[in-house]
Amino acid sequence: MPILETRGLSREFNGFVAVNNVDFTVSAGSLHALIGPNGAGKSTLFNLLTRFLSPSRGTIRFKGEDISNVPAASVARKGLVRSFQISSVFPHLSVHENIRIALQSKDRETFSFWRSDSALSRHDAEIMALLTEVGLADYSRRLAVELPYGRKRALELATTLAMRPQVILLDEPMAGMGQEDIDRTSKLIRRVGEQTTIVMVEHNLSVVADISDRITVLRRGEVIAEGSYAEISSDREVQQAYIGGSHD
Ligand SMILES: Nc1ncnc2c1ncn2[C@@H]1O[C@H](COP(=O)(O)OP(=O)(O)OP(=O)(O)O)[C@@H](O)[C@H]1O
Repeated sequence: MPILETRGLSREFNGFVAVNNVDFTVSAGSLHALIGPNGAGKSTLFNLLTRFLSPSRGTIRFKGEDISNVPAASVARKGLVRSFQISSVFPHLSVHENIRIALQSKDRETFSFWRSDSALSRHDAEIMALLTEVGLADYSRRLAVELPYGRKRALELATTLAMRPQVILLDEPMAGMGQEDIDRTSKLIRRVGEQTTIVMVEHNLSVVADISDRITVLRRGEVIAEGSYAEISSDREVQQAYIGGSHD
């Protein structure tokens, strides 16, 4: 069964159809990329999936449940979580403290408990495991604001992983990164993807080619192709969409 599925999903803005009748299916355990030229509707589709936006028409199912009308916070609690772009990091707290707060907020510990001694150490092992997973074990005591850009994105991913999501939506994880950070982040996403389903919007096509299991191509709000990188890159319509930009 697909873990995430849309049927006939559409979103209009004052009569302009940004996402048009999209059937999008994500298999559990896959790393699924969503690509397309500027203005294709990728961000709008992402916002619909996480319920930041409401659909004009169509349905979204997560683990078989219709979430088309479920509030965004409940969608996240059900295990469909968005990372990157929406920053979940407190800049003037340490890396360690950021993860602790993410774990505590997931467990909905009360504020008075947050400050107790047992709360401060309760999550230590899990915090270290998460930091090790994203390559931040050596940065644990550093303030988030002091981290280099790529490491900050890794911290954002760790705060997302702290919620133990079943599906992570990554919005342009490589945006603004130099090649070194891109290589490290690609490896990190692939590693995280071994345990969690990932849906990723990404403009860097060599990253997409490198780490995706399946790719869906959008143009002007519609799905024009889907398949492996080899399949979609040899598709004429996809080639035209990229050569002609969004206005061909
Ligand atoms: N809130 C809004 N109000 C009006 N139009 C919108 C709104 N959000 C998006 N659009 C329009 O919908 C279309 C799709 O935008 P969207 O941001 O989803 O595309 P995208 O594929 O994510 O583009 P990019 O790659 O440039 O980020 C665009 O033409 C955009 O102008």
